[in-house]
Amino acid sequence: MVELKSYYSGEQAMENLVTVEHLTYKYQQNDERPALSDVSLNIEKGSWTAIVGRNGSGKSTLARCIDGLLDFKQGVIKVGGIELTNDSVWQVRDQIGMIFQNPDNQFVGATVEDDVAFGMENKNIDTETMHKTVNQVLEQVRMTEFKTHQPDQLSGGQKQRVAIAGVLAVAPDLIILDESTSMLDPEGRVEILSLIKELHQQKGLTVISITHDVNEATLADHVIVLNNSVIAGEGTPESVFTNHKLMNLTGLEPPFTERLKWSLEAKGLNHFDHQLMSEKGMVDNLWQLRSKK
Ligand SMILES: Nc1ncnc2c1ncn2[C@@H]1O[C@H](COP(=O)(O)OP(=O)(O)OP(=O)(O)O)[C@@H](O)[C@H]1O
Repeated sequence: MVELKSYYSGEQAMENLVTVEHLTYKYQQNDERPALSDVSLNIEKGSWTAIVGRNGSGKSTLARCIDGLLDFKQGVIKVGGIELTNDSVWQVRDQIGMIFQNPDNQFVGATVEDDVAFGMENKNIDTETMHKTVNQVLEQVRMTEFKTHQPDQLSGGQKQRVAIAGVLAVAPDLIILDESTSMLDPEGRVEILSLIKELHQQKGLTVISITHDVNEATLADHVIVLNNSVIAGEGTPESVFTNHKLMNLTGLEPPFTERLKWSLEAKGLNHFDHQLMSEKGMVDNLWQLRSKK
């Protein structure tokens, strides 16, 4: 594993919401290589962790194992201190809200409000509390005006907002976004990411986002890179995406500003900030260099 400055290196001990220890998973016993091989990681309470990696690196398998959707034989997963077993799977799943890739596959209700209420109906929550909660969460995702609409009348971004409202209605401790923005247009993507950011910052929701999009991963506090079923590196977005060795090893494409910085450095311009820069930071840096000429 590529050594990186760790997010966990601070002096203050943080509480872990999820711990994964030595998880190995094969879809078929006779598979030559496992989909996950000896994976260990911690997800701190209140953190946003992005899991990145190329196609087939094991990201979705990891999410499905944590949510108890795959029956693993090797390794230990604990969520909120509860070890995931056949007996505890519902207790574990109660703590987790999953948002998947295709917004169309997630609707079960005929209207937005029915859909949001669905998760609560399985929990014997009284009708009054249910109505109140539906209104609250639709307000949070700014979809109140669409309460009585049918899901097929909504845009992709709006559908994902409703899916998030459904998850919020059952108040999970952890939300897992499995490529949840990948089928959205750029506007829908921005809409969902800013909503997640707001929920993470204002409500302290713990977030795991599985993504191909490195720009999305730069929003996280911590990035875990999966490569060929193992963790190839982890750390802050800065330490991960400015690490040439790790990027080359895993074939991940760093954010645009980092790629631009590398190509300018290759041409002898070595005056850039070592930090991962925002597009604005890069523009400011280029202007400064130009004015020094
Ligand atoms: N249902 C399945 N049955 C058998 N093998 C599977 C199944 N789902 C995934 N795999 C295999 O497990 C490995 C990891 O797949 P996984 O979907 O976890 O990767 P991923 O990183 O999420 O990929 P992607 O970004 O393409 O979704 C791959 O080799 C894949 O072919």
